[in-house]
Amino acid sequence: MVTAVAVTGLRKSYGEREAVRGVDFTVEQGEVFALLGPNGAGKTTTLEILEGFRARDGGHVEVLGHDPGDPAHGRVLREQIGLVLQNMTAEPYLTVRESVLRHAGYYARPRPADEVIALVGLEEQAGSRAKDLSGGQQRRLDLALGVVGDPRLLFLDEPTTGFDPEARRAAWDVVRRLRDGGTTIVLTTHYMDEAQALADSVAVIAGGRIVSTGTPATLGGRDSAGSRISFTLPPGTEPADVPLPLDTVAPGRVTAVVTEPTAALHRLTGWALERGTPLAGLTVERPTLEDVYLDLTATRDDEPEAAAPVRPRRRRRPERSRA
Ligand SMILES: Nc1ncnc2c1ncn2[C@@H]1O[C@H](COP(=O)(O)OP(=O)(O)OP(=O)(O)O)[C@@H](O)[C@H]1O
Repeated sequence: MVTAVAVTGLRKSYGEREAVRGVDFTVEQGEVFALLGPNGAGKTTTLEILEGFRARDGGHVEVLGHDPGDPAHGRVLREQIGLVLQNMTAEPYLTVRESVLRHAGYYARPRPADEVIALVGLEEQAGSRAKDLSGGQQRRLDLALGVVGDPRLLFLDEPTTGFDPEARRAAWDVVRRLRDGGTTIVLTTHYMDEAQALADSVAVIAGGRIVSTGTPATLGGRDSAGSRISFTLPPGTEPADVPLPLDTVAPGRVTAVVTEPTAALHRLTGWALERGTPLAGLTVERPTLEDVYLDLTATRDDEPEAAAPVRPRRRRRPERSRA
């Protein structure tokens, strides 16, 4: 595998505040990598350093073989990366096609404008001014501007915040098509279903430190975590009658966490059938990515950052010079 992004010991402070405190991760070429974390965890700061818009205080960063902190590499790198930042806005009085064409002019080898407009599903709005688009359509235009340069590496900062469910699925399809076409994608998101649906690998950042890395299926030991069997206690039955060690007993409903769900269910359903009592509301669940994420990012006493107020901030599209 070829590494697209390598980060080791990355540090960044704003005055006294340590926003990023020794972060390590790698992104392999061709994968979708999701950086997850609560508000103020250090995601945007990390992304901005990778994009070359913010200087780091320490550590080593390599993006497509270049140091984004070295101005000599900046121009080469900007030709090869695409950005979809939070709160981007296209020129309000330009049409979709005009915006895409103008942006294409910043790159040496852009994709054809109509292909990009079709990719993001804005064919019908190609002649509409940006100011007349809906919020979701404007975000699709942001995505079009991010990919028109045919980037090898695409940064997506919360790409579907504010989308309706249908628009989110459409955006996910676009991301998958880009990945299938060979683009490496680094995204941040607060939606765990988005990370589950899109990411090949994930890193969770909390209080400026990476607290876990893995795939959506394995993060935080998710694949080896116990299964939760829950059901309503049959009438006339006591918790002690149930042939499983119960973890919680709520009024009427009981739960057992087991490592061998097949054997446990066999014992439980055999017991119920023998007694002729159905197990109402029987469910078997594995921890979701969201369960694992919430465990990993639960406020820790040693992280004053986690309790600090987060200053609202808008990320603007950086100025670009023509190639
Ligand atoms: N320009 C800045 N000046 C001072 N403090 C900053 C600046 N940018 C970020 N911070 C602080 O650094 C910490 C990390 O912020 P960052 O924006 O990187 O987090 P984030 O994970 O992207 O959060 P969110 O999910 O809310 O976008 C926060 O405490 C934030 O208040």
